[in-house]
Amino acid sequence: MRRAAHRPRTPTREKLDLMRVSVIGCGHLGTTHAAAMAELGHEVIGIELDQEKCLLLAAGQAPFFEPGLAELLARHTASGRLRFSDQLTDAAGWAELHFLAVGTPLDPDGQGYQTDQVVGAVRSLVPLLHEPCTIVGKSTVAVGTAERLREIVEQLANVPGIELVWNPEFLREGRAVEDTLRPDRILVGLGSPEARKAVEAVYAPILAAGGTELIVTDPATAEVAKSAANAYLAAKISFINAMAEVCELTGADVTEVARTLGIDQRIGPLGMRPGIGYGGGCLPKDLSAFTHRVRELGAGGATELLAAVDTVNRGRLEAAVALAERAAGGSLEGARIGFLGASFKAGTSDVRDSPALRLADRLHLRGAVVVLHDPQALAGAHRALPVVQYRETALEAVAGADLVVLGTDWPDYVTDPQFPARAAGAVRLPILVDVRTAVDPLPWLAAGWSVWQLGRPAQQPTVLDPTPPGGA
Ligand SMILES: NC(=O)C1=CN([C@@H]2O[C@H](COP(=O)(O)OP(=O)(O)OC[C@H]3O[C@@H](n4cnc5c(N)ncnc54)[C@H](O)[C@@H]3O)[C@@H](O)[C@H]2O)C=CC1
Ligand SMILES: O=C(O)[C@H]1O[C@H](OP(=O)(O)OP(=O)(O)OC[C@H]2O[C@@H](n3ccc(=O)[nH]c3=O)[C@H](O)[C@@H]2O)[C@H](O)[C@@H](O)[C@@H]1O
Repeated sequence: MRRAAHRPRTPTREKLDLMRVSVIGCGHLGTTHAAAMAELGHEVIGIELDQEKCLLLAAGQAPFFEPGLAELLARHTASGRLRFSDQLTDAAGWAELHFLAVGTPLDPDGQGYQTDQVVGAVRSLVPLLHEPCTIVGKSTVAVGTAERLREIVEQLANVPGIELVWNPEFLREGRAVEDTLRPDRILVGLGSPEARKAVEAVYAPILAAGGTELIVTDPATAEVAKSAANAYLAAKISFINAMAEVCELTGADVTEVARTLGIDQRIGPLGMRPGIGYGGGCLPKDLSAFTHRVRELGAGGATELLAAVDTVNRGRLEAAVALAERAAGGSLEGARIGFLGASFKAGTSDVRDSPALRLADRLHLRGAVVVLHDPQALAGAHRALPVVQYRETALEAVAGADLVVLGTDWPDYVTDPQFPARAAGAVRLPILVDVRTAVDPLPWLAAGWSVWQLGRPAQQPTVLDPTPPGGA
């Protein structure tokens, strides 16, 4: 259970100190955080350098799909409690607390983080500050970064009392609003009672609602804990995917293996769905950067463990291509593939490091004609992978297909009870390749499909026995 059933839906705002806060960097994390801080009652300014994004935000519109976010943005920009600017000076003299939510992409060599956005934001902000305040880093960074930034703050500060703390974020895309307003835990690495007071004040409405643990520690522990959390999530996925490989070689069923493991409370069922492997803007880059950092530190065991997690993950793409080839009878050359899903997972329009898009590209390179649909990510997918075809509806994408590949586990494809029969009526051949191991095969088999899933034996359509009971 993520939280107690008695928990109120909206954190209470009564008798709590409300604050003036800024959020510097309004991407997926920063936009959600800014809107959520306004929802808690704070006065908020979001600072975003990208002018196009900033204009959209200032008009109360979300630049990406995230459930519940558009409503919060519209409500709080209209009320005036939330505004956006591309000028850091608008935040510097006004806010009592500054969240840093800028990006930490991988270095071009693909290993450690680029720190220019976090370093740049601190270098720009601190000289503009003339009152004591707290800078709260939320971006995911390598251990040691907060200490380095604290030294920069010390060098550049014009006034005493500018605190820097690290407060890593654990939200999941697709549930970002809920995870920000009602998180399991708030982790903060800090070094002074003043900083602790500021963090407790800004999160007071969440803490007062109950069900969220505040973990106060030192900055290095906070940084390692965040990296470790994402590494563990990645490891859990790679573990079950490694078992899927074993299942494929033995005729066993990985979904039953996962169910059996998940019932054990020491393991738990969440975050262990087998499939094509983890993608997105965070797990792949954070695992890569953490592996680089632990190697640099000389932690041999950790380096080997994390490298193995990555190796298993990379292998899933090939496993998915091989499954599609087997389902197509050996070759994909010239096959028309209706491809369902482009985002890195359901519930988001984010296509960063999307396993679905990588697979679509790979199938295209094998000579297939790939026709893709996604409920929210069509525009981003088209920009990222212009070589395949796109359709506005799932039925248009699968029309005339020799093979349908389920690339992302959107409910539109997985839980709509009418979809298997409708799609069967549109395709040339009813062959489903589910690389997310997401669908319940039964309704698909009943609608005439053969179902191919990673880590499970292929299943052929249900054929009704024409022989009457007791007959010849
Ligand atoms: N996306 C997610 O779900 C989560 C992200 N994180 C971490 O949060 C950080 C941000 O992630 P995303 O929001 O996904 O990245 P993003 O790349 O979508 O957003 C970063 C934004 O910061 C802006 N920016 C850069 N420097 C700036 C400056 N000096 N002033 C104002 N704006 C500036 C960029 O234009 C960009 O819009 C990363 O470290 C990431 O690992 C952590 C947990 C969840
Ligand atoms: O640091 C971050 O940015 C965030 O990264 C992940 O969040 P997110 O990237 O939104 O996505 P997840 O739900 O963890 O999924 C990541 C990938 O793993 C895949 N996945 C997830 C779960 C699962 O059981 N199996 C599986 O293959 C998803 O399809 C997706 O491609 C973490 O779950 C968050 O706690 C963290 O804050």
